[in-house]
Amino acid sequence: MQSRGFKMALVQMKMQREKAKNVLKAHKMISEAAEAGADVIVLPEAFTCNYSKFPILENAEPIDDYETNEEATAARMLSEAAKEHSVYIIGGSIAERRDDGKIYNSSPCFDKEGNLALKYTKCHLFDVEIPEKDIKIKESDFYEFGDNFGIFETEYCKFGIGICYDARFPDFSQVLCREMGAEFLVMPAVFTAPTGEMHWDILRKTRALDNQAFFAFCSAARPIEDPTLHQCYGHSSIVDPWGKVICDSGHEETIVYSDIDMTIVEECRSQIPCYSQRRHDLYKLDKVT
Ligand SMILES: NC(=O)CCC(=O)C(=O)O
Repeated sequence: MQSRGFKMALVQMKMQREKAKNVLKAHKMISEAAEAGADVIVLPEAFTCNYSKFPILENAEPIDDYETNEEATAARMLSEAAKEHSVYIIGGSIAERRDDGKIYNSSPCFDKEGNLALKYTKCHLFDVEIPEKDIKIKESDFYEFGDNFGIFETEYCKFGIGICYDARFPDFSQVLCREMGAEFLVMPAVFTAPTGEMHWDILRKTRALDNQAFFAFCSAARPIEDPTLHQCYGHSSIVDPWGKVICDSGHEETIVYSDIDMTIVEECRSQIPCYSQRRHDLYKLDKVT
């Protein structure tokens, strides 16, 4: 019988320039969350290296052969921590160097035995310029585009994984939920502080509501003392399928916990039956792959 209740922990860590320090801190915070009873632990986007060009290029590492490749320090730490504490880990994201020498923004997810159960690679890269907010980021200058969808299957539910900017694309989340069966969307993120101020709250509620699913953003913390590094919005949080924010961390370094009852998804979908009342005869999702 599938268990539908679990505790989720969102690790809102503050990153620094040195990868080794970030990996060590992530390990410490994962252990703390596991000792507090978390079953599923989530890390932020780019947790190994902050989110700006030079730390990413310096700190990229392989993921796939994490068991044998000396360089795969972050993925190996996640695998060992998942096994040690018997927890699921949605490993934020790591700057991944593949055999072709190119760098990808990839989220490795580990099961309770420490196996790499999913690697999702960010497919919407944040190439955005808003002069009034002093924002100019071209993520595709340093990352390649991914092209897979990420479903992480557990005994609690199917998690649909996205990374940060992916949250702005409604069809992406709908494919994960309606076509692939996700009931809980999890998006490691490092929104810029100004765009977070404008859109974080609207987006987290909208993606939960339009899919009648749980939605979690797991962000890094701020302020970051090194002015050359990315200052993100914070506010790691979970929204339930009714659109209610059930936890929100603020912006400081912390771990935020929530006890999740997945039966709320069935309850919401049966009481407001958008799933069954959809007019498939008039429109459909245009999923290419
Ligand atoms: N890391 C990102 O994808 C940033 C996304 C962001 O800030 C946004 O407003 O969207």
